[in-house]
Amino acid sequence: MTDAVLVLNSGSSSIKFGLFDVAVAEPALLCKGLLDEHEAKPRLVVKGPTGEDLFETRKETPEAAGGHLFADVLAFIEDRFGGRSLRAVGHRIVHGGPDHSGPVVLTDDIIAKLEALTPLAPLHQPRCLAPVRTLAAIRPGLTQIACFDTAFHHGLAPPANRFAIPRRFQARGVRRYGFHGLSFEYVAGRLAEIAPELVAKRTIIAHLGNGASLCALRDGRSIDTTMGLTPLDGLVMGTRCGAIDPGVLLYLQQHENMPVAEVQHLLYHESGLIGVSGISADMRTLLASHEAAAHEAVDLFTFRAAQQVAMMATTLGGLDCLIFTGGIGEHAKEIRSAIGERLGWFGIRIDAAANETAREQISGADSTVDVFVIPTNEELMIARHCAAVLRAM
Ligand SMILES: Nc1ncnc2c1ncn2[C@@H]1O[C@H](COP(=O)(O)OP(=O)(O)O)[C@@H](O)[C@H]1O
Ligand SMILES: CC(=O)OP(=O)(O)O
Ligand SMILES: [Mg+2]
Repeated sequence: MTDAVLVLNSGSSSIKFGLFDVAVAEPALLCKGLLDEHEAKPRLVVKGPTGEDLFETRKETPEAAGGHLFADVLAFIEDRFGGRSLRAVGHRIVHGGPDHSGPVVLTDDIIAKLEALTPLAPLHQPRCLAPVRTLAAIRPGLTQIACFDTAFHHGLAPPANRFAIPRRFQARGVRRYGFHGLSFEYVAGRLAEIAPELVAKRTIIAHLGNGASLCALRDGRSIDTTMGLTPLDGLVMGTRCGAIDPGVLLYLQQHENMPVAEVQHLLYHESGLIGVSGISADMRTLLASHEAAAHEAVDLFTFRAAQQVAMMATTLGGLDCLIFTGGIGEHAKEIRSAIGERLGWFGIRIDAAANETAREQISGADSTVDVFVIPTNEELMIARHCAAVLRAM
């Protein structure tokens, strides 16, 4: 047996992982799982490529977990796929800053520079980088590769990458970066397989998950996106506010006497769907609720999503193709149809029966825009990048 890469997709609440065989042209999934160090009883769950249970372990307390779950993952891999050498670990790193337009092999110097970007993604960057440090400690010498959410948007040009503040700040890196790039890159690749004639057309991908953003694509490349310097901007999210009048932040500090750390917590953890509903950050819970506040939160979500689709369409000079992805985009038919209805003036028609089953194309024959549901796969995208980096090494 030959080469494998372990992929870690560290999100704000848990770590998803996948082990891929990269000796073949297209990385093949060997096993996948979930590593949750933040539960009361941290757990590791490993499943086969088609979801069958392979392994599960729990620690009694978070203190007992302290990095041991990673050692358990490595031990499981050794045990089960013994002859297959683990060539590298690939990480989803949310912020790559101005320096990275593609994946990079991590060194101490690069890790320190990425840690310094924490203020620009406080919800994600520490969670993405902690496993890098843990793995470096328990398996020194193991190649670790960073794949950035920002890299896909590296080509963003003025005016799309600018803020209207004094230009000296642009030179210091205060500009729009954009995120969810691994997801957008994967979905753009799937579109090229499903409907190659649409790749050259004006396309928007809506990644609607716990975090949410839109990407405007021309010829498969990002030319605009709704997130900016940080993953706070743009759409309403599970716990994040999305685009907001910057005067609100000044007001909170000056008149509510909130220190910066409290404002940061409010915007990243207490806003969005959870803030407006007061009930939940989870779209499933809100859609099932009969409370008026839940309805209002969902209404604001689709209102702002439709507005920003129109904004991205303006960047593109029109719209030919709209793709839904992410946990909400793939699974919440009510959200897709509400956004579609709000964009009815634009000629978008979502077919009710197709929307119900959500198998690829969901627009009606009378729609001026082709609308699709395409499941994302950030782990596979990371595995592909790692395979390319390893081939070049
Ligand atoms: N069947 C469903 N119906 C509605 N929403 C769903 C469904 N399945 C998942 N979701 C929503 O998807 C969101 C999580 O998306 P996901 O892309 O998995 O997030 P992340 O990777 O950012 O943690 C949650 O709001 C969840 O409620
Ligand atoms: C960048 C971002 O918002 O990521 P996630 O959706 O995983 O929170
Ligand atoms: Mg995600």
